[in-house]
Amino acid sequence: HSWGYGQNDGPSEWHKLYPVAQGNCQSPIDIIPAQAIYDPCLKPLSISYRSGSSLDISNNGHSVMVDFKDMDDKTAIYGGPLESSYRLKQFHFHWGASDDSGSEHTINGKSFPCELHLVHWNAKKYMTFADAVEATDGLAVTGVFLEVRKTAQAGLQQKTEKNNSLHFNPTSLLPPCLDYWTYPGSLTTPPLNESVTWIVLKEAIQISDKQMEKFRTLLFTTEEEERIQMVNNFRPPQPLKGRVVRASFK
Ligand SMILES: NS(O)(O)c1ccc(OCc2cn(-c3ccccc3)nn2)cc1
Ligand SMILES: [Zn+2]
Repeated sequence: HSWGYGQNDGPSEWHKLYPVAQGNCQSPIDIIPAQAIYDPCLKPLSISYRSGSSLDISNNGHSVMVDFKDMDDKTAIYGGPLESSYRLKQFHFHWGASDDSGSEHTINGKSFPCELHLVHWNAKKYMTFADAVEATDGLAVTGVFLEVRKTAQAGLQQKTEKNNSLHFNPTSLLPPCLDYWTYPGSLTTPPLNESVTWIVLKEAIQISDKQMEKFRTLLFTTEEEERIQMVNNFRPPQPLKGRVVRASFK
């Protein structure tokens, strides 16, 4: 890939190859709860990650990603701001070199050590994920903040322990409370398409410092290249450009 998170290929350079980087609906953003509009018409989120079996865990050069077989709607999200059900395609993470940064979205300027993205696509309306990536109502990404605690989160323990194909229930990565903020945005990595309905959960989940350290042992590089630790794979907040952030809760 020609883009990354380094000095010469990082977020400030992406606009050269992907002009939409300077568009009006870019993500992530800084969420200011006091300025979010409570919308009583927003439905509760319905997330049914039934026995959808995940494919494999992989390092795609930018993050660690768990792919899902997205042939059916066994693993889907609906309700909330969404007009239809969206099928889970993959989930991945963004994190920092230390616990004081790492998330993409921020709350009143505060970063979290890590942010989980559950990527869904509108399989009711589009034939493929690739088609959905090109459409403004094509994708829905759920963002979950991760905080580092001494106790391990069992579900994630299972994922980081067995770095091979596993049947994974991403529900164990969701907090008990599904209150969220939602706004129209984009992919936070190239190609940066403005095709994402963002659903950012208010409540964070906890992971252990051991699990956080595991993320930091990953590499951006391949075996042949000089090792570069995979850390700080996050894009900073982008201008809101007049967009309204709605809250599902008072
Ligand atoms: N960080 S994030 O959750 O905002 C996020 C989520 C999904 C992303 O997909 C990249 C992508 C894949 N494809 C694709 C195109 C054609 C065929 C197959 C795949 N296009 N863009 C990038 C960032
Ligand atoms: Zn992401």
